[in-house]
Amino acid sequence: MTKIKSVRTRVWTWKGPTVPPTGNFCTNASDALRIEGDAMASFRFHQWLTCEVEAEDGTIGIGNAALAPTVVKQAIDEWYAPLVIGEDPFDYAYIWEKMYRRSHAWGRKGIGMTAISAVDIAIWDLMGKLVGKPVFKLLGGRTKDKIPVYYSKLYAGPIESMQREAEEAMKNGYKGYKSRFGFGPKDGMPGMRENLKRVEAVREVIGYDNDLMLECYMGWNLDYAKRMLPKLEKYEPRWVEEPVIADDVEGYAELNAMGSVPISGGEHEFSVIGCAELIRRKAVSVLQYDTNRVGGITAAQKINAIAEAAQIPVIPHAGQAHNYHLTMSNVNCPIAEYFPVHDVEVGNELFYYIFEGDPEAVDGFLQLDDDKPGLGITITDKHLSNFEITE
Ligand SMILES: O=C(O)C(=O)C[C@@H](O)CO
Ligand SMILES: [Mg+2]
Repeated sequence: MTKIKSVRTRVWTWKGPTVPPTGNFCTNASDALRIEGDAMASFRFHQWLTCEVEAEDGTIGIGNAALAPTVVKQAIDEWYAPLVIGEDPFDYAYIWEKMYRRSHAWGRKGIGMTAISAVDIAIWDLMGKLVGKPVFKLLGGRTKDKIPVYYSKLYAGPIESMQREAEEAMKNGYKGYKSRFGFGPKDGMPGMRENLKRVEAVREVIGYDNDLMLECYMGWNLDYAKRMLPKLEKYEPRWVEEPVIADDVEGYAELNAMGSVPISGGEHEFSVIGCAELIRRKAVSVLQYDTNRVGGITAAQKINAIAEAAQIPVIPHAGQAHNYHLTMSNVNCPIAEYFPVHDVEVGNELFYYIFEGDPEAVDGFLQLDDDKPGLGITITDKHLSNFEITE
């Protein structure tokens, strides 16, 4: 048996070129504030945390997190690392409980659970490497020949540029396209019209044989969403995502119960019990936790079982390896979100500049390798000159 010898965290701060923010780019929770300027500022992911868990034999498992990396780093360094060092990585369920219960007073949500997620993902990558198996083979194996993915970008902007982007994406054979709303309650009826014009314009390009997902990123409220959903029905969205702030579970449940348009959410929910509550209260028709926030692979797999029992499909937030392995190994995870590789904008794509091995979509699908142990990713130094690293 090999034990965990060390935990190394690094914060990667992007210093390279970024795409400048534009107005009405994506609604978000800050829209309700009276601040002017770049409302997406606090939702830009231009930092990332890597977490490397090393076993006594030198094998290293890689985890990561994108929420508040500098604070999560401190939580791991000062609190969680000492809890896992000396443990057998194959006691992963016990290690998870140890991290969860020893920080229960403050760690059940947000920073604490994000830190637990990064450590847990590293432990699963480590276990896969120690037994020479890909993580999905440790979770349930290959439930799909390959994973169907949906193109996730189409931030709000001039209609012509959104249509050009959709036309370009169509060349890659995606069967689903996710677009962002740019207007919300503060933009009134004119903003509703602007939203509907963009949804119609994207539908004109992708047609009605492809899925269309619509993202609010917590930027609407219950009143506005109740008015918007009936107006969206004719565009047959597969779901409307995060219409209200994550704490408004009652609002989610009311919108989902309308039966107008399926509601998705969960990327800002944390822990097994947190997601079980969303399912119990029928708050979502599609559950979208992110494995590097919700509690890692240990928590995600338990949530998958609860969701399957309720027949709520799970389509994790973010196209990253840890989410793909859960999607591959669960029939109840039908498709995956896919962030196309592009210049650093919001930062969803920053992980492409830190890791190598995240699978690339081909003709609307992606593949995982049966023979690549762990998550199948490595940390690359190819873009190191564009990062400032904090050890
Ligand atoms: O991809 C998503 O679901 C997100 O919420 C990403 C965020 O940047 C808004 O698009
Ligand atoms: Mg989202």
